[in-house]
Amino acid sequence: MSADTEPNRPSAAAPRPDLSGLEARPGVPKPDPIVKGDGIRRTFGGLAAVDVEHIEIQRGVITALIGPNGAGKTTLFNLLTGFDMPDSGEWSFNGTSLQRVAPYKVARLGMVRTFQLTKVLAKLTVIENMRLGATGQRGEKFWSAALPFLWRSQEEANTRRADDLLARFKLDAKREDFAGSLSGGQRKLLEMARALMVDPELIMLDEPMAGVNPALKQSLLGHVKSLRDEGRTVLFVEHDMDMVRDISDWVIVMAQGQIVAEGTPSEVMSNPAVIDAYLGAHHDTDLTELDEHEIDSEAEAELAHETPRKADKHRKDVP
Ligand SMILES: Nc1ncnc2c1ncn2[C@@H]1O[C@H](COP(=O)(O)OP(=O)(O)OP(=O)(O)O)[C@@H](O)[C@H]1O
Repeated sequence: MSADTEPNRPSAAAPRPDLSGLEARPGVPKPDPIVKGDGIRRTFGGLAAVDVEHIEIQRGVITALIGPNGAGKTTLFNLLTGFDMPDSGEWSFNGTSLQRVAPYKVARLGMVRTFQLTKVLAKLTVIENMRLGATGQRGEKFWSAALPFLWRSQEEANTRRADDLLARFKLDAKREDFAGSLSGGQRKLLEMARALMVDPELIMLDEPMAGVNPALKQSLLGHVKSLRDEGRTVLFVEHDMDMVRDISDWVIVMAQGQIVAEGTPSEVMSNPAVIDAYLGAHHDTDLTELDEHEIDSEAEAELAHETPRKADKHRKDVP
């Protein structure tokens, strides 16, 4: 990360910003936003995949971005990190506008993302994947490429950093293994470790729990919390509501491209707009306690010969 962005990261000892007093409404301003966006719109044919009026991501906390399938979460990630271009809209990271900024430059500024389907390179070893995390995202500077003593010392520093991160993520024993031989959960860990090669201020995780076996889930949760504890900002997309409840300080809910709710996990989970967004859309994930509650009460209403409303809709969607 460049020296000019370093002072923006709260120190690990700094108290975590308390968001519990914030008004729980879409687009609500945050006390110290690291990302701010306005009028971000991306259409595919006639479909508005993303249509976000205003968004702010608070620095130094864990924010979850949730919503039913097709809500636009990954498309918003792609736009913010330069992997896709919007029809319109503007956004900034630490006050720097990111319009038309290439992904590796976004990463160099301190904002890095992982992918829903991990992009580890199966035919490279774990340590080679880690080294790529440093070069691929930063881009190469002409002089350091041309002068061997510069790139050699850079390479040694990268390898030291990679080894430290592999030890932290308990992947050091796999250092020389092909990444293709890792389990789904280990690949997620490798992707997270690789993203840290550029020492980002903001790390964006797209479905970190997908395909991870239960034994690794707890350790993954611990790693995500540790990112916040060392002063980084985390934004993650996730369908696993246990994870959302467990580690998020703030939750943003999208449906049909728009932000439909925001709040603390407990505020959001009891928000009728959120229940509607989930029950009114295709649903291929585990039911949350929230949904089960709703369905139970609708079933009771049905048994009492009342009109079954959302329960019917839901049954069509959940096999
Ligand atoms: N490259 C594309 N071409 C056409 N349509 C697209 C493209 N990418 C996304 N979409 C559409 O945009 C909408 C939003 O998709 P997106 O993947 O962002 O949703 P999501 O909230 O991340 O969903 P999920 O939780 O299933 O990953 C969907 O209707 C999707 O089909």
